[in-house]
Amino acid sequence: MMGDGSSTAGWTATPGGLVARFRTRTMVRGLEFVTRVVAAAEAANHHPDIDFRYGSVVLTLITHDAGDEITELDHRLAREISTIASGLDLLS
Ligand SMILES: C[C@H](O)[C@H](O)[C@H]1CNC2=NC(N)=NC(=O)C2=N1
Repeated sequence: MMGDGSSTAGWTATPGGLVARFRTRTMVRGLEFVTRVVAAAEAANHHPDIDFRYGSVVLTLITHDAGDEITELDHRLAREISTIASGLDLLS
């Protein structure tokens, strides 16, 4: 848990980036989640790879400008996305 109460719980560092899977149960809830994630990505000018499926959304965060390495930009957006997910009662 971070000092501001945020967390990157549910995220896993892999060679491909920070990865998290969110169970959305329906595609409509998944679309709502993805819509809010894209808004946060646009505001941060930092964008996840999104695997959008019927019952889940898998997000991958890596910084291309840093040679496809995980940077603070990824951790920061991961925290924002986790906050969005908890606001929608999504389980990761
Ligand atoms: C030009 C634009 O600011 C850059 O391409 C931004 C856009 N979004 C990005 N998203 C991610 N994940 N990594 C980047 O390096 C990146 N760079």
